[in-house]
Amino acid sequence: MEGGAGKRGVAGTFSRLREQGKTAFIPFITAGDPDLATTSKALKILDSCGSDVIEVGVPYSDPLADGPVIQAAATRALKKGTTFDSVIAMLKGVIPELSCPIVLFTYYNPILKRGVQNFLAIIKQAGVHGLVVPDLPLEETTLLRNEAIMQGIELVLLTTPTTPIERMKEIAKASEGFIYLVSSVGVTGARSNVNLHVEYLLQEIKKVTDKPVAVGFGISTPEHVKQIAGWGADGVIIGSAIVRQLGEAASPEEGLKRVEEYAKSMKAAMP
Ligand SMILES: O=P(O)(O)OC[C@@H](O)[C@@H](O)c1c[nH]c2ccccc12
Repeated sequence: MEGGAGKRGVAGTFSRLREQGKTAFIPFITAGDPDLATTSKALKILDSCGSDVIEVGVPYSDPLADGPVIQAAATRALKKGTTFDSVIAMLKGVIPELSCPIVLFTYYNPILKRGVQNFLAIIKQAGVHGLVVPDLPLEETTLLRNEAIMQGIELVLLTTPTTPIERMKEIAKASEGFIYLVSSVGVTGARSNVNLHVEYLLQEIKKVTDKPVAVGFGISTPEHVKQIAGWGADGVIIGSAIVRQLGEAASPEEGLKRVEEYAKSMKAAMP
């Protein structure tokens, strides 16, 4: 296993996959649901099931962009007393044991509270490679982006089906690691079909950049994965469907078993 400094970052992982003709499998889990010890175990399981990047969500009390499954997970995690500091301590312990890079997912408020520079130094020190901030508009990313570049954190930006093309180009230019293409309007959570517009959006993004593009929101079945990979996406992000495995289980042990089985079935569908 590669440890710490020798590990590839997010963009580096995508270039390796591109050389191999593979699509990245990117699960998302909420830290602290049902508790941080279980999150740590889940990260090791997801890593050994072939995750290429893992997104770790910091639970937040007002998760605007999240649907019921991730909101409920965040509520459970907060009830357990999960804090940003405890998430960081957990990550510091487990990241050296993982072979894939970690992208931290947080709303902007915890960043503001600590100060941009300080926040980035803390996550860097914990071994985190990338960062996604869903409630930060492009206009306000400049400071965070410049500091992130300086500290070696890859700041991933999001574009959605309602983002005007010109703005999407700006986002593509400024995004590091990969570009997060949100597949549909609304909140996170499983949907029965993939928005067919994603095929067109992928083509539009690929006209202006050769940075990798990963698609997320509403992906839960092997069929979804195959369809999106077939349209040329470089990665698929799966959140609610994974979070649900932990949330619906009767015990943490059962949840981890379910995560493992589900992750293996999705990984097997990746081209
Ligand atoms: O849950 P879904 O539908 O599989 O979507 C991915 C997603 O969970 C993850 O990337 C995410 C969690 N919270 C978010 C908030 C905004 C954008 C994206 C996210």
